[in-house]
Amino acid sequence: MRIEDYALIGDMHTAALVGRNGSIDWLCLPRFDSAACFAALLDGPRAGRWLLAPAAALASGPARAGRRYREGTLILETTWEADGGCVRVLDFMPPRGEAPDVVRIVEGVRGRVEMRTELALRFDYGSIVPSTRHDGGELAAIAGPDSAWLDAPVPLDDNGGTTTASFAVSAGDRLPFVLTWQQSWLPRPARVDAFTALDDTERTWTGWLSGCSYQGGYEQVVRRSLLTLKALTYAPTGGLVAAATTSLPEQLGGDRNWDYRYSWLRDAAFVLRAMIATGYEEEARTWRDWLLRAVAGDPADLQIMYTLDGTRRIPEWRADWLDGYEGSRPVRVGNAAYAQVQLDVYGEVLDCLYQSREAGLRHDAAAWDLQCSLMDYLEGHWREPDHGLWEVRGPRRHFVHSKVLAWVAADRMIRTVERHGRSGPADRWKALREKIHREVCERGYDAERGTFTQFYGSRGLDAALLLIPRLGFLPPSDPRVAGTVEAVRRELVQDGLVLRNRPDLDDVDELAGSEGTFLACSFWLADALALLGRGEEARELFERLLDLRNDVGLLAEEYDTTHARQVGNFPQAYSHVAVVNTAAMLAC
Ligand SMILES: OC[C@H]1O[C@H](O[C@H]2O[C@H](CO)[C@@H](O)[C@H](O)[C@H]2O)[C@H](O)[C@@H](O)[C@@H]1O
Repeated sequence: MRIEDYALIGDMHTAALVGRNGSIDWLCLPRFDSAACFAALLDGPRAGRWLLAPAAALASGPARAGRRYREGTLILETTWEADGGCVRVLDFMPPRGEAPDVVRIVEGVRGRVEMRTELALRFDYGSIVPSTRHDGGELAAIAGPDSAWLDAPVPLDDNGGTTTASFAVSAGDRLPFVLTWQQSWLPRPARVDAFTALDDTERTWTGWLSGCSYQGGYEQVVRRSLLTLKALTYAPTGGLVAAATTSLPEQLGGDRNWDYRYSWLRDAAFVLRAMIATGYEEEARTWRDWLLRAVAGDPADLQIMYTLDGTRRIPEWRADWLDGYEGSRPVRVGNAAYAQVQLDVYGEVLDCLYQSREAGLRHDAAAWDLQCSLMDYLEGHWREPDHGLWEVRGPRRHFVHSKVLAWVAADRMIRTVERHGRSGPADRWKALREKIHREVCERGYDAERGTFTQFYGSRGLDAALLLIPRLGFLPPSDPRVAGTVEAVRRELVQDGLVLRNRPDLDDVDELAGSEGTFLACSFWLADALALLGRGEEARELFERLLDLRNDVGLLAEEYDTTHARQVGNFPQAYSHVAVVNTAAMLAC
């Protein structure tokens, strides 16, 4: 299955990917970053999955079905035209109660359709086949810390560790299947009524979406991306995963495969700015509180990413028993980037907190104290090299984007003093802001080529430089901005979409292979064009990017223009936040 053949369902604790063929191929329980009990996505059916589809569709190989989300929700409706009739399957995860549940309701629409289900629970990323017991329409599975139950309206069989059932659905039938997980030392959770859960789930998502204030011509697009971003948020803490998956490759068959089921301060800051812009203050408040808890302590210990509960250590290891998505090995769990130095995150965080004040969000004294201590730290360290926002696995450099974000940090602190009456050394920060600006313009700008560069003295470019006008470092009218946009278009655009950099130049990255075009950067090009007054070109690019979304409006991190396929982790918050921000910009 292609990455874009998947749809997302979730309960704001975790998420599952449902394929067009009716197979749930990815699910981590009980949390986004827990071990997967369905990992077929990264190997094949033997790594665990739950298939539910017309039997004829299975016999004739991967079949295509019509599908959509129920309006304003994360309830997936897949409609199959099959021999003898038509059947619809509703897939969703109800709001988390006692335990996580996956509900699949099979509805007969017309005629009579033979159906087949196959459930292979494989705990710990496909490595553990549990013991199972069947009792009529119920399966109980257990191994180590995990136990699960399938409550089915039809008799179940066991076929060598896979639970199966064949049954017929007639017009008007509604057959509910409920999979429930629990820690193995606890009793079975109370049974969930699938139809009540359907109503609750619908009410939860539509109620949340009714708070959306976006108006401007792309309502449906913005609403779907906001729902996706909300689905990537871990409700108990307010932390947000960068994506629902690990190790979907940046290059098909390559080794640039990373685990994104953690909270990056940068990504979350982008998301929160989009949430504020679309009326979601509560999300901003919750994330601000998550941030205050996660980074509390010495600002020197600030990390670029944390787990959803703020845990700092995220050791990286390889699940070598998995073949990887279309052979893209290794499958990584954890992310060694947590130990990197990326100085831009200070600017991201301070900008985000400034924007939330501008939006009228109340901050207590602790928030301002945190801002001041982050600024103090940055004041003493902005001149140091870092790994940059693309998290290069190579030597530290003086990345221009990181320095620009140091300027942003000082700028937003000054504005907070001036506009929000907080007390702080504004004159000192003004001198610092000026010093950073001067240095970036002297050392990060190549006057001969008329462009800012990736790092001081580099030959390469960086798509993140497209953010310069939006961040206010230079006005759009400055010729250096137009020069940089043109240089990016000349050197980083591939088939109309933007690469984040050229890792082969200047040996910026020690990894082998290449990657697809980076979707967030392509949206940033649209933003830059809009700011330069080239609205038509901006809109054209934006609409081309929207056409890359799959049939249910989802985007991965990257797009491989050679194979015309989405690549990288999926769905990716960075890409969806860019959809919202560019739509907002084009509405102005
Ligand atoms: O490809 C290099 C790096 O890729 C990942 O980082 C990217 O994803 C992050 C989360 O969305 C984003 O904040 C960052 O800007 C991106 O470059 C990966 O997590 C890194 O380990 C890897 O080095």
